[in-house]
Amino acid sequence: MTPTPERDPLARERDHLTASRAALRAMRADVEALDIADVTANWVNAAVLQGQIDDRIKALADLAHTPLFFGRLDFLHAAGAESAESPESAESAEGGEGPSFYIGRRHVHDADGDPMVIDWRAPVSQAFYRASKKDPMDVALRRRFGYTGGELTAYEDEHLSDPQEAAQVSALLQREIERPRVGPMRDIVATIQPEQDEIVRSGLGGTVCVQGGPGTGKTAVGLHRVAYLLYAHRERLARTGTLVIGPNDSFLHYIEQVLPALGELEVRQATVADLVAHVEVRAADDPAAALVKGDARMAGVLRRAVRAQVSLPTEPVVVVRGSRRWRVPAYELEEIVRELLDRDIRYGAARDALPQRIAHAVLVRMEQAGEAPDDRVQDAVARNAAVKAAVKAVWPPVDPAKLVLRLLSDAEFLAEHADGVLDADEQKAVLWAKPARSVKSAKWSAADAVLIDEAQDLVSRTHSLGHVVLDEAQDLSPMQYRAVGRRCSTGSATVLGDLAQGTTPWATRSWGEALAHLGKGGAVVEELTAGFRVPREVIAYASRLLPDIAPGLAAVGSVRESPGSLSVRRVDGGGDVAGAVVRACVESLAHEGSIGLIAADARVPVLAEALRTAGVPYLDPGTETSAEARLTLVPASLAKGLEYDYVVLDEPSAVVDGEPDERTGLRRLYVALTRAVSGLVVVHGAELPGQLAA
Ligand SMILES: Nc1ncnc2c1ncn2[C@@H]1O[C@H](COP(=O)(O)OP(=O)(O)OP(=O)(O)O)[C@@H](O)[C@H]1O
Repeated sequence: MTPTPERDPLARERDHLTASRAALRAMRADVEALDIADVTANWVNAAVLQGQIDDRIKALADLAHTPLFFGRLDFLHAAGAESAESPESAESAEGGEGPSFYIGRRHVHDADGDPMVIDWRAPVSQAFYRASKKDPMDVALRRRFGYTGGELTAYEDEHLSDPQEAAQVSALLQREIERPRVGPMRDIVATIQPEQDEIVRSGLGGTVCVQGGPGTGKTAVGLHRVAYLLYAHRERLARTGTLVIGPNDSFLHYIEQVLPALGELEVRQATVADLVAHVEVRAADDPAAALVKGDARMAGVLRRAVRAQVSLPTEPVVVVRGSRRWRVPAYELEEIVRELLDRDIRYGAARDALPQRIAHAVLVRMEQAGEAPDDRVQDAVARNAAVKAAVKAVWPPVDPAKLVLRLLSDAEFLAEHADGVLDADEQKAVLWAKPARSVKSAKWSAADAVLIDEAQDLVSRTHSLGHVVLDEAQDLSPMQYRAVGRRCSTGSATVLGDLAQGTTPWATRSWGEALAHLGKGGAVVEELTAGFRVPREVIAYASRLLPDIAPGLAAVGSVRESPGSLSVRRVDGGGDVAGAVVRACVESLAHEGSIGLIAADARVPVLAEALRTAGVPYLDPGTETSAEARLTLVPASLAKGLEYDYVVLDEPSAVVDGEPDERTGLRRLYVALTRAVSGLVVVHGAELPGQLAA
């Protein structure tokens, strides 16, 4: 029997979608109709309020291709609604006692204020992600919705409390992952998996570190965790701020739409280089220098160098007030200075405190002489020229960039502070071949900027944010971890990475060490092992490298079979490799979605020329793909964190040879091999690295 429209569940769900969209439009219209003329006394308040209203209007937009809800939960009992926002108003479940909720990207309510869609981050939504046959969490029915171009076209049911029904793999999840990629990274709210949800919803108080192989959803989880924390602790985080740190600008560009799509517009994104941009970086270190400059021992050298700017007083301070002279002897000044040095406060804070301490010593003498000076006298004494001169001599201001410049230019100065910490070779490695004359003209490297940041923090405390997400963390040096740690010293962090993908000379060996440098030694390390991006055949091929690049790590699984997703093509006897690569790209372009041509950095010009000659248009990484331009030519050094529906990998051995050592080369290759969602074609003329040769 064909169901009548009102009995057809799909039609009913569509009705709810239509009604929810109408309710959202009404919510937006309400905000648009707000007249702030009567409630604000001045134009500054009015401008601030209007800004907030504009943001709210933006957040209430109904985006045609972003479904308003993607799931539904029917609870067995009314008690299941305890934590819902407005349980008594929720619809009743089909055939069940308990209420029913629609789960979506944002909260939508009707004219009476009753919820039509519940935010995915609300406590009641948790069961949508976590409930299982083993632990149904009082859920009678979990329904997932499928959309085609904004239209609700399918649904998939799980009766979690029905022992007869077998657990099943979601076809909608599979479809969602394989949906062709055009444009930037998408959110995964509709399909967050239970082990991912545990990380997403872990509390604001603790730092979480996630080790996960390629495509296990680390980036997605980190971004969704920020969205969750902003929901659960909105006021606090609005005050303290949140930050997402990624490896480079093209990566940040790739992920920048995820949080706005979830309604979060205020999260800052930056690279570590952006955070420490105290000077213009114009040079690259050789690996030996970079290794020492990134070593945590440099923090000790800098600390010594900064503190060494303090000299113990040898002269008394004499303050003249009216007809009287007050003298604080050198030995007493020395005591004050030593006491400040012993206290664990910043160099600059101690410097600010010193005039008051000296003034206090003067006041004690005044009192002893029978005077009754008040606070104003103490302030006046602290500003006295003799006191100022003494402070300048004993505790001079420190310019962090100038201090680092001197350390890197002046062998004697470096030795004075590095002896016993760095050996002679290490000191030689960090010294500039040609001493720099000024901060402006110096050829600063990225690692130097981090040293300046450390020195800056020794002088005055770096502002800490409420929460920091650090992606591709495995590539940071200890000094970079410290720089990030300063920015969440009173907040928490989400640290995401894969030890097998570390490609810097200082790449992280263990998360315990990394977290200690970050200042979050007690953080838990979670592991994600299910791979969502890479098909099984491809991840198995790439995992042949694991014993050489990260012996302790288990291979990532794959939630998708996709037979035929891997093809390895050999071009014989000096044949035209670039030509074969272009052909593979053209073949891949016959599919829908994005195509990445990944090659050793040194081979990029040759391949660019071959593509141009063949009339195949291509983009640079960081440029958004569109329906017209879907092929990106990606230097292997920029491939990390990115993904494409189809990948053509040029000449694996050249990718390996492009790195200073074999292990780093193989790690770079592992990254390149794990960027494909639907298919990988490897094209080679040279021998493949042994691990990949059949
Ligand atoms: N639960 C999920 N549902 C649907 N798609 C998912 C899910 N988890 C991850 N994905 C998708 O899998 C792909 C890989 O995710 P992501 O980039 O976050 O992985 P990663 O662990 O950061 O990878 P890499 O180590 O390569 O940087 C993305 O397209 C992401 O949207």
